[in-house]
Amino acid sequence: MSAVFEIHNLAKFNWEAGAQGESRYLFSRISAEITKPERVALIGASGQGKSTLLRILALLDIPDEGDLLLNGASFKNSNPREWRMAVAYVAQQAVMLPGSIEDNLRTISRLHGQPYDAALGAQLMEQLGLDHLDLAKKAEDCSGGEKQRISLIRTLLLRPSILLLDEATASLDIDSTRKVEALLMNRHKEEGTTLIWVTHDLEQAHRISNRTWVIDKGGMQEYSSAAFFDQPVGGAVHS
Ligand SMILES: Nc1ncnc2c1ncn2[C@@H]1O[C@H](COP(=O)(O)OP(=O)(O)OP(=O)(O)O)[C@@H](O)[C@H]1O
Repeated sequence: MSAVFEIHNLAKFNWEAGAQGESRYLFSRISAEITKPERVALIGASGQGKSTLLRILALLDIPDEGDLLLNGASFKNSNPREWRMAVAYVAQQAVMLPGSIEDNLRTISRLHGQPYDAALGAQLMEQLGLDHLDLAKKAEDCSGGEKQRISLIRTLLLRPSILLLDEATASLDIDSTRKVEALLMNRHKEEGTTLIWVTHDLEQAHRISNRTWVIDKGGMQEYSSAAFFDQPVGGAVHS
């Protein structure tokens, strides 16, 4: 399941460039390489471009400079739909599609022309404490926290090799947060899923990651999480 993923000198222009001395770039010269299953915490102060970077990695936005390679193939020569099956993004604000919870769980498989794995769906619902929900319930009527977990499960059903998580537990209580963390750690261990996880919760970043990417002042630094959290550096930890 694991993929080799390369980020080469990625840059995004700042659409506010010029105003009040804003820099030309939101970020630039972002490089990193993932050659085996990893758990990456992506941290940094608000507005540094963490969500924008994740969206670019999933080809939901395009970089202005640089390249992305998945198993040696540039995004420029790749089919975005196939790319997003391997490099899947889970948005911070879960959007439910019209219909029932089950319709939502089946949607992504249907879009990607893949069979729906009902057994895995049921297992993930149970692991995230959602097995009490009636699958026929209208998805729109679910709570914010339920929607966030349903949207995560919807994406996990694709079995992506790289999972991009944008504050995946932001609307969850502690118990549900721990369930999501345990499930994702398990997917990493059992399926070799790489996690790239944006979080503002540094204790969570410490718990879930082996590498830490800090995005700050338009650039990105990489640390081993063990070293980073023993001796925090950079502005991000103070945000
Ligand atoms: N080309 C661009 N694409 C996206 N955002 C841009 C761009 N240029 C400037 N911006 C600004 O940069 C910020 C990027 O927001 P983004 O959500 O990516 O940051 P973030 O680090 O994830 O923030 P938060 O932690 O608050 O969610 C926004 O304020 C946006 O208006």
